[in-house]
Amino acid sequence: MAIISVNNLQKAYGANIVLKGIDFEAYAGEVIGVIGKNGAGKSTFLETLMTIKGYDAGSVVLFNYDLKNITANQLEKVRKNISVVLQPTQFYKTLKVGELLKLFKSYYQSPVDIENIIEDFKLEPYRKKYFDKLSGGWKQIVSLAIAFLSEPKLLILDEPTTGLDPHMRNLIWSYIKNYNERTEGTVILTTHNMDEVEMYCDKVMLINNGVNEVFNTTSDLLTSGYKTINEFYLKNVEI
Ligand SMILES: Nc1ncnc2c1ncn2[C@@H]1O[C@H](COP(=O)(O)OP(=O)(O)OP(=O)(O)O)[C@@H](O)[C@H]1O
Repeated sequence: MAIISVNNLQKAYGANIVLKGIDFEAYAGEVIGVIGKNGAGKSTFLETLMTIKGYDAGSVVLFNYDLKNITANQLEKVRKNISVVLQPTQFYKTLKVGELLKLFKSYYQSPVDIENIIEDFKLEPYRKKYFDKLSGGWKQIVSLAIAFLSEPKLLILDEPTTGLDPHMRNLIWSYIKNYNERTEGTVILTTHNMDEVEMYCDKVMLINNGVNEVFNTTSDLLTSGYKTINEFYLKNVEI
């Protein structure tokens, strides 16, 4: 059974029609990369799944609840299953990294041991530093560490590895894959890095001209004549 089912999703900002009919499904345990050029509508789509952005037409069903007819209680239930990392991570100005992790552990009532998270994400040197003073990459890492604290059924990540050096990218992907295999959690993310899609994603959705022009498994795309996902992208998306 699909945990997400989206049909003919449409969304405009004023006269700018961004999503013109997206069809999408996600099942437990899948890692899905959402790709497309700058301004294609990837973040808009993800924010709809995060239940933080409204839409104009179509249907979005999350964990069997249709967002159009959902009660406040049901929405709270749905949100409990979702953890998100947004692109701008300029929150939490006055808290230190260790304090932030404790705060979210208690907020999520998480069984995860903070010391393990600190070790896994190499955060020991930053435990006593203010979040606000960290570099962009380390802010990203701390935001991801927080997202994993809730052990969500669905993790939605907007460009999780942008701005990270190769070791940190590798570390984040190891953690995502480990979480995915260990808990059968579903991961949906946007990225402009096609190598990552090829290496780590089970499926790819290409948003182009407001629709999901392609929604297929990575392996099908690679056996259909494209040598790499990068080649697939370059051949299917105009500048
Ligand atoms: N809150 C908003 N109000 C008005 N227009 C918006 C808003 N958010 C996004 N847009 C517009 O919607 C379009 C899609 O933006 P979106 O951020 O979803 O694209 P994206 O594919 O995530 O882009 P990128 O790869 O550059 O991050 C763009 O034209 C953008 O300017």
